[in-house]
Amino acid sequence: MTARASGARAARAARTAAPGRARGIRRAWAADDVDTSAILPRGPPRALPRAGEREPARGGGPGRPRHGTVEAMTSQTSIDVHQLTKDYGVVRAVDRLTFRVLPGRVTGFLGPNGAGKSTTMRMVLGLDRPDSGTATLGGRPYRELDEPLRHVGALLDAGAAHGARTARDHLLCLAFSNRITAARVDTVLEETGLAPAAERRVRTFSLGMRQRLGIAAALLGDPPVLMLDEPANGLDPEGIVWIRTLMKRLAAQGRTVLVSSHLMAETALTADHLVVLGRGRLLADTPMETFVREHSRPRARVRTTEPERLRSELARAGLTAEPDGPDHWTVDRAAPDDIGALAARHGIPVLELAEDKASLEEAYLRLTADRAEFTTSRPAPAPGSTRANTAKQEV
Ligand SMILES: Nc1ncnc2c1ncn2[C@@H]1O[C@H](COP(=O)(O)OP(=O)(O)OP(=O)(O)O)[C@@H](O)[C@H]1O
Repeated sequence: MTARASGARAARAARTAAPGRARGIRRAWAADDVDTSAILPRGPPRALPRAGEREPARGGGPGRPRHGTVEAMTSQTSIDVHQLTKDYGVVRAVDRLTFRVLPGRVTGFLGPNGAGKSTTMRMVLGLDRPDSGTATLGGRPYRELDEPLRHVGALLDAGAAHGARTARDHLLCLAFSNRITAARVDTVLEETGLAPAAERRVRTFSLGMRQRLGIAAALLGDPPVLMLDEPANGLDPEGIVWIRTLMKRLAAQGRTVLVSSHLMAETALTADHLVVLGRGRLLADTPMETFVREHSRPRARVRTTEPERLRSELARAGLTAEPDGPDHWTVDRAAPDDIGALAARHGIPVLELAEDKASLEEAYLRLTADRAEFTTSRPAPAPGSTRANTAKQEV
């Protein structure tokens, strides 16, 4: 049987999804050389709870409490990595890594190329075996999860879909293997904007369309945990706004959202919390605001009618003012309060005075400057510079 025929057959069966057809679906998957032993459940598909609704635990699984406490929700849906270590030959990809990703917020997963982000995600998802340490979802290793798509939705490799299948068939196969209804497939196709392309073969998809399909697959089980590796990759501007809004909404619904990215400006707009790696080790696990504050210097921007006098008074106080546009000056290592008080003492008129907020990019580059394995010879950007490059290969 061709992959195309088997995919169509599995999808057709999934559409009608009667319990007695499970064996046929397994055979169709088996013909595609898909190892179904770990993922195919027993029994018929079930309707998913509506967003925000919680279902009771089943079959010893973590479940999602209808009236759970915050603590219960946290332990049931957190991602816990403890002393996780992975070597590839002589390369230590992940080095005694410990952190916890909590529900209700978007956690940005940052680090230079080769820092170990994907390896960590793969170990959480049971795709790689740690040499030591543990990675659990809601306290359980991924391999113990019954119907995993209902527990965790992951986007790791948008190119993983079978090229000969249509988008709908690809999702139907995934859905049926986790007892998810065909109606849910249509919902995620709509949600990701792929409904008009649902019957097209995946191999005809653009990069952005494949990315949307990967996100649709991650959303399929309406899971309480989402792990997305570079979700904005290939998306158009509308898509980038959409994925940003989606991640925030999923977190606001109480889900655990871990998103790796090299796009600092995008991460700054999306994430509430950051986990930062460097050479396999944890560099930071901290709220976004704290991270930026701790890894940047205070700066103030001032406009005055007497720039030379202000500059000499600042110099006398040990502060350096750099010109920053007509009549504007940026003062490093100073807060607006310091400059306002100094100007008032010397009777210097101040027309504008504000904190010059550091960017996530600046704070990140400062932290990881000597922890990046692969760097260009270009020096790190000066504070406040917009020349900092967020391209993946240059961070
Ligand atoms: N299958 C593999 N075999 C050998 N080495 C690997 C393998 N997978 C990852 N590595 C190595 O492990 C280290 C961590 O890689 P990983 O892909 O986890 O980093 P990353 O933070 O996701 O990087 P990027 O931002 O570039 O995607 C790198 O040195 C990489 O070369």
